[in-house]
Amino acid sequence: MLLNRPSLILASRSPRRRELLAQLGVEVSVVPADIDETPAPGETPRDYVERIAREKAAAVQPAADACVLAADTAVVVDGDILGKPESLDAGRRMLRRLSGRVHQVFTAVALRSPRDLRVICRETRVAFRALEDAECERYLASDEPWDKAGAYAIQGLGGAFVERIDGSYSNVVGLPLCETLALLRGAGIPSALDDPAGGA
Ligand SMILES: Cc1cn([C@H]2C[C@H](O)[C@@H](COP(=O)(O)OP(=O)(O)OP(=O)(O)O)O2)c(=O)[nH]c1=O
Repeated sequence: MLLNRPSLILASRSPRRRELLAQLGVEVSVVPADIDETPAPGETPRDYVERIAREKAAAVQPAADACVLAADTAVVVDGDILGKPESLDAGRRMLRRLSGRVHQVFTAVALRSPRDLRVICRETRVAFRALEDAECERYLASDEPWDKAGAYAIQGLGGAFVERIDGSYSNVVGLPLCETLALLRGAGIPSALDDPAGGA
């Protein structure tokens, strides 16, 4: 017998997050959440992404038995949170700061079910090689940096800036797959790795 499983709303306009959930075999309906993403004074990067993920999940009103998943990703260097670049100059400054050193990427995921709200946060350390000014200018002339925290995409051409990572790759792209799977299982939402009838 097929049980009635809770449906999942993805409170995100990020195509990467939708693709990562599709990779898990999880179907979603998309309802983007528009909230103010300004960091609060003195907020740590971890507190910041957790708060924003929680606020995105709270901004969407689900039907009675549905769950809402939201996430937030920030690139952090010297304790400073780099969001998405708002101008060519901002993008250039971000890439220069990341050049030739290690930075952190924090992603928080919030899953709101009719029972509760759970939030997890993961950190990945990413090492960039030294970037040449001319290649940064070519990169900034592409479409890639603009909707990405820190002005680069590890899954695209920006992957050529990355010497090594320590931690989850999918966390950098916007949704840590292991931890997201665990959250979904906790809320009774099956992935392609689970028995759709609800057995073990
Ligand atoms: C560092 C990095 C970030 N990103 C993306 C992930 C996120 O989509 C984005 C960070 O911005 P977010 O505010 O986390 O997400 P978003 O605005 O794209 O979507 P929404 O708020 O509606 O959920 O940067 C990459 O795709 N690749 C990378 O290598």
